[in-house]
Amino acid sequence: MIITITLNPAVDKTIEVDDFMENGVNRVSTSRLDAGGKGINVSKVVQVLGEKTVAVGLLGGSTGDYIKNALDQWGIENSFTRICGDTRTNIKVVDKAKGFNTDINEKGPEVSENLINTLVNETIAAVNDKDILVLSGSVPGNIDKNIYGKMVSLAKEKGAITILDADGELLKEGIKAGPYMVKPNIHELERLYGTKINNEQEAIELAKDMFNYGVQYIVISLGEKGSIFISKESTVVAAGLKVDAISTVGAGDSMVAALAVSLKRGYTLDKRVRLAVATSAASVMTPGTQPGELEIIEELEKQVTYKKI
Ligand SMILES: Nc1ncnc2c1ncn2[C@@H]1O[C@H](COP(=O)(O)OP(=O)(O)OP(=O)(O)O)[C@@H](O)[C@H]1O
Ligand SMILES: O=P(O)(O)OC[C@@]1(O)O[C@H](CO)[C@@H](O)[C@@H]1O
Repeated sequence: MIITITLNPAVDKTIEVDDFMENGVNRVSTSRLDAGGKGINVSKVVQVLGEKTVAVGLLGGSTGDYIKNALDQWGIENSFTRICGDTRTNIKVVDKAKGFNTDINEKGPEVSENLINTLVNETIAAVNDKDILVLSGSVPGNIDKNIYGKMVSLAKEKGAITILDADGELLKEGIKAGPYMVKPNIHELERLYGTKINNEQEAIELAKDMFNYGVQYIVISLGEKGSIFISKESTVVAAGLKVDAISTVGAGDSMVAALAVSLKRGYTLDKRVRLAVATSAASVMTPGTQPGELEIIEELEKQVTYKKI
């Protein structure tokens, strides 16, 4: 089972404007709502790829109900703890003329430490050595930044594989617990090491520091430019696929989903790279955080090119 944790989910409101004007009135051409948050997006894509998933986390208010209903309608198994505050709404502005995607993310409600501890304990109690636990996204502002680190350590004790996709302190603290796989984008990697990264080689050298903490596999995503897959045995640099981009939001989550599915199925490096690149590219061809279509993913897999360095 691929278990995703989303401690700070979001209803994503994607608004499309023809040519965004700062300091002026902008008219929205289309708008849509998606049940989102990184872990939830991962579950959505895992389901499209045909693997079993359960989405776990915190939900509250009518926005929380919206997400719960969406998951139920899609037939995604879910187990969310109800909280008092309202699950946040995040705005995603798609500027068609400039091809820009701008995220405006709310902080989200705070939650009690007791509630988080119960959720962590219940989740870990249900995990076994066949499971993959995906920890991704931000967490309520009052929660200890070592929450992912703690969950990684506990899940590892139960023999589960862990994948971490986070930013800032959450990523820094999480890495210290040695998750099996980490998927930073290039900006997250720069923030992690507090330095500007000028080229692929610099990114690879920096990322390899994570091996010192027990991380086995690092995937650095570079947006439309592609991605780098690093293990102790090999480094693969994959080119981004040329596709018609509609919304890039959730591309990283789609990549994480494909990586989780590949691990679950024991795919070869070649298949792993192809599936990750194709699944993430297919997701940018859809609006909002709607997953890509399986037939398109299969078609795109054939177009993936990469070099081993
Ligand atoms: N415009 C694009 N065209 C083709 N592929 C893309 C494009 N943008 C992203 N991708 C694919 O998606 C992968 C992940 O993208 P990105 O690096 O933007 O992740 P991210 O920043 O974690 O995204 P998010 O946080 O929105 O989920 C890239 O490595 C690439 O394979
Ligand atoms: O604020 P966070 O938790 O870092 O990111 C949340 C978010 O931007 O991530 C997803 C896309 O990856 C969206 O569904 C959601 O709005």
